Amino acid sequence: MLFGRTTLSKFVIEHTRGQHSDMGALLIDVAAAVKGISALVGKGALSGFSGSAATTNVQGEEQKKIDVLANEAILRHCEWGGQLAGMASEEMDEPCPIPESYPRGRYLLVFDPLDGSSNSDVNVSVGTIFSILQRPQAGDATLADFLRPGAEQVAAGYAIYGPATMLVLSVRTGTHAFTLDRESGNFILTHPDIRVPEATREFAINTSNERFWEPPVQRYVAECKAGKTGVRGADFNMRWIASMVAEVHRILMRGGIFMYPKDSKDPSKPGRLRLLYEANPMAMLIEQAGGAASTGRERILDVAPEALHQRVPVILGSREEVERLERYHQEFDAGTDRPYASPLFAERSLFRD
Ligand SMILES: O=P(O)(O)OC[C@H]1O[C@](O)(COP(=O)(O)O)[C@@H](O)[C@@H]1O
Ligand SMILES: [Mg+2]
Ligand SMILES: [Mg+2]
Repeated sequence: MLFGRTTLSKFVIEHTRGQHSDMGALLIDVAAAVKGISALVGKGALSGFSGSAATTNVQGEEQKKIDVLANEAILRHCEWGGQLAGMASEEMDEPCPIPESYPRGRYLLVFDPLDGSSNSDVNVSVGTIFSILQRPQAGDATLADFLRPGAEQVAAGYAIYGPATMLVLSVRTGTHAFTLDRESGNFILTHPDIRVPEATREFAINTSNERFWEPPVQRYVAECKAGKTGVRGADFNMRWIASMVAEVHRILMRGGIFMYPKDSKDPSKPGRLRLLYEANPMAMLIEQAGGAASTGRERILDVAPEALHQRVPVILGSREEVERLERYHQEFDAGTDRPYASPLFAERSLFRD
């Protein structure tokens, strides 16, 4: 029985009263766009939109047809309501102004329309990530308005298109998750006040990049893999879905740590993930749920952006593990770290008595 349960609309109107009352309507428009994307993604191969769009985005990445359609869905659902000063997205080189004929507001919407889109053709979970910033007054946003640290976000969220479609949201009053009831078309509050467990024995990282990582990350992962035989004295499990939304969702539901750290694969890129529309909103959701989010050397939400599509190292999830990784970075930078020794060659090992 769904009557009497809290819908997303009711929740956002109640939680944005006062200073941010006009943001509630914007979030309802974002949710409407998400429902459209969910329907499209849910059709799978039947949509006729699988495969490449034969174009690349500003970052030189191949765009999928579904990336372009998801981008359009968000622009068209959100541009007319009068709450926005501008929008920016992974799929657009420059910020997108609000069309002349529509009223302006003071909010800025920044988004990754389809995260993990390489998974869309193989029917694995993908998502949409968004962040809301504000300028002092209504008007047309400039690029500088978008380049604000994540600590200034007034709202952040993502939608995950998995077996169920869920929308996970923070308006700075905790992190809350809503599940789409496909019959009624409503997002229903199913996971209020999510808390990320402080400790975990599960990590997520793309280990094919291991040789490019910095020593603190190599040390951390080696210690996890050594399990009971190593300094951690406990076995760890590993996951990699190649969809940040799905990894963060698992961490919000049951704990864990997700890493896309700094690597030397392409020296022009300090990390894989984008600060404004991937790292910042996820960092806010994780912090609002009691977890931590760091570059390894500083809190993600304190990073001062210099460019719209700037990349950043990301380490987020259960607090104890994120803090351990920050400690390993500090020790490495200070030259006081203890290089990792493989248990295979330790004093008592497979190769020594
Ligand atoms: O190719 P890799 O190393 O597995 O990268 C996966 C990462 O790239 C991303 O897919 C990037 O997102 P986009 O699909 O929006 O470009 C993240 O979701 C994920 O964490
Ligand atoms: Mg992405
Ligand atoms: Mg994307």
